[in-house]
Order: sequence, then structure tokens, then C-alpha cells
Amino acid sequence: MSALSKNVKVALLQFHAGSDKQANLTKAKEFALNALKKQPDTDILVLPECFNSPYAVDQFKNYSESIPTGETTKFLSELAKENNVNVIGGSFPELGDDGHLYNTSLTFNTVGEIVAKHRKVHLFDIDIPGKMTFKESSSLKPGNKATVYNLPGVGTLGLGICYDIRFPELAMVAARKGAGIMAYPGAFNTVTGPKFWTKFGVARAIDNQLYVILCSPARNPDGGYQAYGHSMVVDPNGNVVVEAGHGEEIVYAELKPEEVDEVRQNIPIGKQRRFDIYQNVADTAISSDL
Ligand SMILES: NC(=O)CCC(=O)C(=O)O
Repeated sequence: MSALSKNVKVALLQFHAGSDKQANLTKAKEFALNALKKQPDTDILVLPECFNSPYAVDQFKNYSESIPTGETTKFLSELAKENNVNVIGGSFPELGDDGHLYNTSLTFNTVGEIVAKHRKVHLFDIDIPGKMTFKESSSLKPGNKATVYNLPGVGTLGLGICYDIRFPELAMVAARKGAGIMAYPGAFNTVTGPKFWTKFGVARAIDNQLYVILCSPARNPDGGYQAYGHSMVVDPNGNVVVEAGHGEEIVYAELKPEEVDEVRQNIPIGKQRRFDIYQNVADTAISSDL
């Protein structure tokens, strides 16, 4: 059985968020409606990481909401339902029942139901002196699970958020569970983006023979953290199918089941894995006998 149920049309909404949450939601809707006007048979709208707030550790609390009762969840659900479209709702700061904050991505089906919830598993804590210092863990807690789900009428997907892409395991788990698409709402920046963004998209696609969707905020001349932009779709052979610039833009792509099936059939790495020797990577015995 194919990982995708049919040709899947996606639209990636690359816009930037400011400090006004209502304005951010209004802009998300405007971009969604424009995408649907241009491509009325869109199957999935994809939003960027932290689309309802600035991307700043000291701001997450102010924009955080409970799920499913908060206004951003309701907004995304209505967007999906009113337009009969699936929505991968970027991410936004979640206020968990445990009182902790998470960077969380929700996916909605065409009737507005939540079909997946992913809490960013790997928090973005880096320090490149003089260039980029960021410590998500100063205000967020990490999620504790990989997210793989079935989107009715579309197929099986995996979900990660931005820095999660640096860790190949999530995409590998998703592919092993049958995913044909790995989606990462993500906000790389102008330091790490040019070096790594495309390479990670291509690497995860080739490693796992699936489509990779990366959806970034646009760069915001008035903002603090400058996102890289360059939202893109990479096919299962590692080709960049479509790529945005760094401004506000919508890009479109059509994902084809036969692209996934063909490469998996021709080069069957999925069946050739040697889990007998690396079934649990962390516990894998490393031989030093040469
Ligand atoms: N929002 C993020 O997780 C940023 C990740 C990033 O820029 C990277 O280089 O990794």
C-alpha cells in the first residue's frame, strides 16, 4: 500500500508574525484564503513555526494557550472546517495542563478535528558566540514522543518542529511507520539557515525516501529574530521541488504517491536495514576490533 492515498496538493504559507496576536491570526487567514483562491483543490495548508507570536523565549508565556480551548486552536480548527481543507498549523506556545510551556504543532482534518499534536522534542539551545545564541529550554519544556499519524484521504505523515530536523530519528521512525511525508514547520535563522536548512531537508528526504515539507516564517525587517525563510518541498529523491525566497510568499507543490513508491521499490533500503545489529542505536555495541 502506498504511503500517500492520492496526489496531494500543498500550499506553504510563508508570512511573518509580529507582536499583535490578533493581527497574526488575521494574516494567517488572509494567506490561507489567497492560497485557496490560487489553488482551490489544495489538500493541505502548512503554516510556519510560532505563527501567532514573535519567536522569542521571553515572549512565549505571553502568547501561550491551552489546547484545545485556546483561541489559536479554535482559529485553526475553523480555518480547516470552513474551507474543507487539512491544516498543518505551524506551531505556537502551548500552556500544558502541567503548567509548563511547549512549542506545539497541531494538524486538523477537513472537518476541523485535531488529528495530531506534536510538542517540539529537541529544544533549540545553541550558542555560536557573536552570531546566534538561543535557549528555548529557558522557557519551554520538550515533548516526549515522535508523532506519526494518518490524515484521512491523504496518507501517513510524520511531524517535527524546526530543530527536530537535526535529529534524523524522528523522520526515520515516521518512515518506518509508513509515512510518505515528513512536515517541519521551522524557523531557522540567517546564521544557520544558509548553511544547513536545505541540506537537512534533502538529507531527511533521501534517508527516508519521503517528501519533506519545511515551512518557515518570512523575514521580518521590524522583528528581532530573523527567520531564514526559504520554505520548501523536497521530493523522495532529494530534489527541491519548490522553494520560496525570504519575503512573504506562498509556494505550492503537488506530491505524488508514485514518486515515493518508485524510489522505495527501486532502491529498497527500507527492507534492507540491519536492525539485528543496530536495533537500539543508543545501546548498539561498537566493535573496536579491526
Ligand atoms: N526554531 C528553531 O528550532 C531553529 C533551529 C535552527 O535555526 C537550527 O539551526 O537548527
